[in-house]
Amino acid sequence: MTDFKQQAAQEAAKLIQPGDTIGLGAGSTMIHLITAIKATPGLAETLTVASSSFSTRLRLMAEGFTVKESGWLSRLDWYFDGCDQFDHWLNALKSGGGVHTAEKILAAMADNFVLVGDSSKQSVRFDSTYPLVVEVIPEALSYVADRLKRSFHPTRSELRLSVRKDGAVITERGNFLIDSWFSPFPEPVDLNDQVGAIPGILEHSLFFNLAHKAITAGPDGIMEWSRPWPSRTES
Ligand SMILES: O=C(CO)[C@H](O)[C@H](O)COP(=O)(O)O
Repeated sequence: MTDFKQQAAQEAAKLIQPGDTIGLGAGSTMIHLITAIKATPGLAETLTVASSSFSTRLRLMAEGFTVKESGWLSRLDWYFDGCDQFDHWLNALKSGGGVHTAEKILAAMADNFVLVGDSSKQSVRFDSTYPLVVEVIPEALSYVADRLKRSFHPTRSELRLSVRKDGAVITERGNFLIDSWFSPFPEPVDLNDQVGAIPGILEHSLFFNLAHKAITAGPDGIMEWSRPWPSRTES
């Protein structure tokens, strides 16, 4: 079976030049990107690499990369990441992995933030499939849960629970995650402004106006997306 995420990752790897400083996000597409970088002769050893994801860092180290802490970097040439869904304007909904706070920092640091994935990620508008995720400091848990319900009327809103351990998922910074689904999905600009202003929310998982480009692969070939419409590069 064709692995479209792998194809998109191979296309994304072509953007990287020797000596670049890059960041990699979370998810299976990023693992394909690591493989594609390794497969490019003479590239991997010249790169400075940071990652927002524990799992991606582990894989990078297993593949022989030296991984730099992002706190010691102020800019990246490229930040590559997957997403759950991206819209017509390249706004992205993320955080299957619950690590959007670290991901957003790297995305903001990057001269070029590129979303990479299979073609199922693209949608003209966000729909009700994926939740908005907020990272909440513990003291604000009930307040934030209540504010989200009162202000945005989600169809469902719940504390993310651990699958393999009793209790809630606790982030790297000791915080909770609340997942909220909407139908219809609110205007991204409003959600970005209003959720971002609620005290106690460290960061939310809508990447508004941050991505510069998206690369997808699917039955129709490889597509490069920029605001507001796609341009076809090859099939
Ligand atoms: O947002 C994410 C992590 O927070 C991932 O990028 C997203 O879940 C996509 O993963 P995959 O590459 O496996 O499709």
